[in-house]
Amino acid sequence: MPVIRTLSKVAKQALLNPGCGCQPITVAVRTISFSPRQVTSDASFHSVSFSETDHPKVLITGGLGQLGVGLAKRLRKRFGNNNVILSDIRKPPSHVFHSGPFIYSDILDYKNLREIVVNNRITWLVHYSALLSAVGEANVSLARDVNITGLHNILDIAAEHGLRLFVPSTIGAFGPTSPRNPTPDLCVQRPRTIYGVSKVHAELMGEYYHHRYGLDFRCLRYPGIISADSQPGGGTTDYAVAIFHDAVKTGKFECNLKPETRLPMMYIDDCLRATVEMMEAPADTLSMRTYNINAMSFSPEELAQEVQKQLPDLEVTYDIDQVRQAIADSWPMNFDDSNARNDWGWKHDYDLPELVQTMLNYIGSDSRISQAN
Ligand SMILES: NC(=O)C1=CN([C@@H]2O[C@H](COP(=O)(O)OP(=O)(O)OC[C@H]3O[C@@H](n4cnc5c(N)ncnc54)[C@H](O)[C@@H]3O)[C@@H](O)[C@H]2O)C=CC1
Ligand SMILES: CC(=O)[C@H](N)C(=O)O
Repeated sequence: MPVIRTLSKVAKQALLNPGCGCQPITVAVRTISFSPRQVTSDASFHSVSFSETDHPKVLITGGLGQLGVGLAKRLRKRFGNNNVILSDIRKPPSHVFHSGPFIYSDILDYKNLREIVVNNRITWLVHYSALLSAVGEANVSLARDVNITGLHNILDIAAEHGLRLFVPSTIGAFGPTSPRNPTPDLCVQRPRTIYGVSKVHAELMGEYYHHRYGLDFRCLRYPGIISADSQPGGGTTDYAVAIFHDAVKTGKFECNLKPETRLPMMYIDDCLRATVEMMEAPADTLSMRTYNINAMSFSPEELAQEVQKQLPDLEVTYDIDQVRQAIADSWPMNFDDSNARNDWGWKHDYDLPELVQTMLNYIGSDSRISQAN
């Protein structure tokens, strides 16, 4: 019973030490390879540590959404094509299927997840599967399954196999009682969406597994992400992508948020670079395991004005979606990301003018190419 005795001693210490300086506890727990699903007998046998390999072997869940394909491209450039596996429950488009390894993975299927991790000797797991804020409100029970039960599977697999785990959180992890302008890393978090509740749960569970089992959990709270070559999956910030496509294609845009609704936003390149930087940051630079990151903050009115500098004929009208508006009104207006900047050197490249120029160049050239074909 020495393992159990050590474990209970460690647990007692962790509970008595409410501060975050839990490094010695982390080391002690990792040594005994205690697994949250009680797979204790051979846990150290199949645990693969990052230092065993030159490059991490990465699995991305929910990889066919707005962010996964871009992240895979970036990681493949860095670590080699075959070292990054995209997975999802949807059928990949042909260009994605032929650009590198793709595998079916439903995060609700624990055995299937474990098989993928073991067979491919995965060392890093980027967990992107989720239902976003607006679709989550439309299907609460599915959002609860995917965002909460799915996360439990991911945490247990990551802890059992010694993986480095990245789970994104969001500005949506805050609520109406949080300070909104700006919102710091540590403050009241009482979100009013199932999406936000599930993300606070993910932050807390990940940090708990870090302190309790030594899991190398890393989490960034993303703002609304804006991308030209991938579509958003049903969130409150989606208008800030749609405006560019509609402006180029029809010259008209109907916005579903009020003109003055201010939210933190970020161009996808900054978001994906932040993710890789956070994953590669030495553990001793991380004073926390969950950080806000930010780039810019604007309202639909301000975004429309910036687009109109390039496309003066753009007509913008407003038809408010009450569900999205209520969500946006409870979210941060500005995000304080000073801890990320101080601890591991986070710095964004794109402000509003560069964002607008880049999006219009990309979508404009894309639509010229499709017209020519
Ligand atoms: N896009 C954004 O503006 C932001 C995204 N995030 C977070 O980043 C992550 C990625 O976001 P997006 O790519 O925008 O999401 P998305 O909604 O575009 O894609 C999510 C993917 O998860 C997959 N999925 C759903 N159920 C699944 C299941 N049972 N098993 C496996 N996969 C499943 C879907 O098929 C989809 O491809 C999410 O966790 C999201 O919460 C956070 C803040 C902002
Ligand atoms: C900010 C997010 O998390 C996402 N884009 C959403 O609007 O739900």
